[in-house]
Amino acid sequence: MVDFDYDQLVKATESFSPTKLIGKGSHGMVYKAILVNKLVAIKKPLDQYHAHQVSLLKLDNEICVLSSLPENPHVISLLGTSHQDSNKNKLLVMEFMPNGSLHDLLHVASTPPPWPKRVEIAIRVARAVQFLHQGEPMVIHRDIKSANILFDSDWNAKLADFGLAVLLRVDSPSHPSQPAAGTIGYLDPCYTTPGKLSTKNDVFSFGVVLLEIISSRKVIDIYKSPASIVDWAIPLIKEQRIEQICDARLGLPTYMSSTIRHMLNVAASCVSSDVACRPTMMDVVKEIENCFTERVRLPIWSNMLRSLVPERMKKLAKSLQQAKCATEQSDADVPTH
Ligand SMILES: Nc1ncnc2c1ncn2[C@@H]1O[C@H](COP(=O)(O)OP(=O)(O)OP(=O)(O)O)[C@@H](O)[C@H]1O
Repeated sequence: MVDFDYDQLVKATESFSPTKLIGKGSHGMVYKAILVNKLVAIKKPLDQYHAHQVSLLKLDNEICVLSSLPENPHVISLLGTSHQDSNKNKLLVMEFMPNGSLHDLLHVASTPPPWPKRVEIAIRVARAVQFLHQGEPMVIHRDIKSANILFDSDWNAKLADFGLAVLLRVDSPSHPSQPAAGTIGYLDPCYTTPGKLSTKNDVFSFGVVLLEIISSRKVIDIYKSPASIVDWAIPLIKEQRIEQICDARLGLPTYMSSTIRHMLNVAASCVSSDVACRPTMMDVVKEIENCFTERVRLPIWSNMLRSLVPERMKKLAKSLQQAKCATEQSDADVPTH
C-alpha cells in the first residue's frame, strides 16, 4: 500500500474538480484520477463540519479494514492513502471500477443482465463475503447491498465500501461495541444491539441481494405492497411461484428454472427470521456453484443436442447399435485357437 503525497492526489483530481467526481455517498465523494499512468478512484470525506467527523471515522475504518485484508479477486483493492498519521487531508486511493454498480445494472440500465451473468455475480459476491468471514482477522461487512457491488473493466463484480465493516480478531478479548448499523432494506432485523453482531447479519443482507438479483425489484418499494422485498418474495418462494419473482423482462427460460428455484431457496434460508437456521457463506457458495454447474451447463448441452438433432441422434444410435451387432457377429465368426 502506497503512502501518497496529498498534493500529488490534489493535482491528480484537478483540486477535486466536479468534472472528476464519479460518485457521492452519504459519507464520501469519489473522484477519478490518473496516478502513475493508472486510472484510480480517490475517496474523500465530506467537508461539511458535522458530516466530516463521521465521514472521517468511516474512511479511517475503511482504510484499517482494507489494509488488513490480503488481495482477493472479489474485493476492491486498496492502493494507498494519504497522510495516515493525520486526520487532516485523509484520502483513500483504490482501484477504479468503470462499469458502475449492481444497483444501476438492475434498476437503471436499459438492457437487463442475462440469467447466467446474474448467477455469476451472485457467486462472486458470495465468494467475497465468504473470504471476509473466513479470514483472520475476520471481517463482517455490515453494508452488503447492490450499490456496494461494483464492476471492473471486464464486468467482474467486486465488493466495495468497507466504511461500516468490523474487524474481529480471534485473540481480541472484547466484543465490538459499535451500535448496530447498515442500510434499511438490507439490514438484518435481528441485529438490534452490538451484542447481536455476527456473520449471519451479512448472510441476511446477501439473501436480500440475491432476491434483488433475481427479481430486479427494489428492496424497499413504497409503491408496492408489501414494500419489503423479503416480505413479498418469501410467501411466493414457499408456494413455489417462481415465475412471479423472476425479472419479468427476462421471464424464466426452462434451462434456468431449476437453478433459479434453487437460488431462491438459498435466498429464503439466508433471510430466515431464525438466525440459527441461516447457512454460512461457505454453504451458500457451495449451493450456488453446484446448482449452476450441474443444472445449467450440462442441461444446456444435452437439451441442445436433444432439441436440435433428435432424428440424427436416433439414426446415429441405431447405426451404432447395428455396427455393434455386426462386430459381435464377426467376432463370433472368427475361429478361436
Ligand atoms: N472504486 C470505485 N470506482 C468507481 N466508482 C466508485 C468507486 N468507489 C465508489 N464509487 C462510487 O462512488 C459512490 C460513493 O461511494 P461509496 O458508496 O463508497 O461512498 P459512501 O459514502 O461510503 O457510501 P454510503 O452512502 O453507502 O455510505 C458510489 O455510488 C460508487 O458508485
